[in-house]
Amino acid sequence: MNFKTLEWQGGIDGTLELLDQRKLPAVTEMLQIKTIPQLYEAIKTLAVRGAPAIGVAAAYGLGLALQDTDQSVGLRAALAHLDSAAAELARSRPTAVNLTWALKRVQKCARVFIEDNPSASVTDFREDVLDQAHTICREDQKMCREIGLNGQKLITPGSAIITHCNAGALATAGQGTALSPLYEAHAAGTPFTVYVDETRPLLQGARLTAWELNQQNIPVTLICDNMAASLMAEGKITAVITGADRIAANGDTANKIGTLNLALLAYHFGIPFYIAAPSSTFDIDTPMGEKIVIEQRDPAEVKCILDRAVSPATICAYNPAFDLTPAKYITAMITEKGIIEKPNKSTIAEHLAQ
Ligand SMILES: CSC[C@@H](O)[C@@H](O)C(=O)COP(=O)(O)O
Repeated sequence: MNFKTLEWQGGIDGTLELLDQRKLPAVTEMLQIKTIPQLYEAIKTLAVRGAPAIGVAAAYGLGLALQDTDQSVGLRAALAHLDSAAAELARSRPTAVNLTWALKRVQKCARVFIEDNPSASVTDFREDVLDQAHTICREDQKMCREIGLNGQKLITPGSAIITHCNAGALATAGQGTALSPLYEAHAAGTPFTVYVDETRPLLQGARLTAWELNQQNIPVTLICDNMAASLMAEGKITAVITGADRIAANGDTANKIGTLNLALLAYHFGIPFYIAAPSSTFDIDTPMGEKIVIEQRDPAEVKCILDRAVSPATICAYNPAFDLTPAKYITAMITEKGIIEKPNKSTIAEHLAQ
């Protein structure tokens, strides 16, 4: 990739750098994040977004949380500080499970460190927390690559793919989930076409996926969200691939609002519909999709396009950020471990246990 979505700069007193996705594609600018309130705001306002990316950013956030800890407070007080930062970050966005998954993982490792090293210094503790964040970041990069290698076989010469929102490098620490098979197919010289939904209200498809693929010299055709049915009816689409924010134990999947439209259309036209996601996006503690909390965002986002009002100021608008696609409409899931055909409770449990 010729850009960085997020990167830790320096050692334990370092800074989290985030590519400010609110400004793309017009401006490419890195945000310097030093505090938990800054990171909370960056996640909430989608400066950093996409399920795996917000998980990695939150893990680094716990490294930041300890920077203003008085080094003489002791390990238990430092842990309490870390826990309160984790609770604050977890409140930033509710749907993507990777956020709480990453926070809980760092919190668990922090407890193990203190148990194993009761007389360690706070500086040692901070080193360990930062190491955990680096590990989560590296693992995400690896999982993205493996998703690409596993999914690449689904992109045959002449494939025409629709993708929704942005599940690429901008949404992860690596080369993305839904876009990763496309990167691998492109590198292998397989000819294919990509259509990207604009993804209202915040235009992640138009602003981010189109920008990202263009940066990597992959030709992309932008469509409005209401054009997919007509393209499919004309026989122009061979598959749909999207990412996921949370996958319930039975395979029901929460992803960007509009994903369900594509899944139902694909089902109607007999086109395969794939979800690409790392195992960190599976939430086996949530039995089915209807238990997933769907983030409701400010209605003003629907009433404006790029800060310009497109409706009367006084009308109501409805703005759920995600929808739920029932597992029965999902042909297969692509993970770093392989492919789950006909995802359901048992095929998913078996796959994740590998
Ligand atoms: C690899 S990213 C998967 C999902 O997080 C992605 O498809 C998505 O819905 C992102 O929504 P966003 O609101 O932009 O964070």
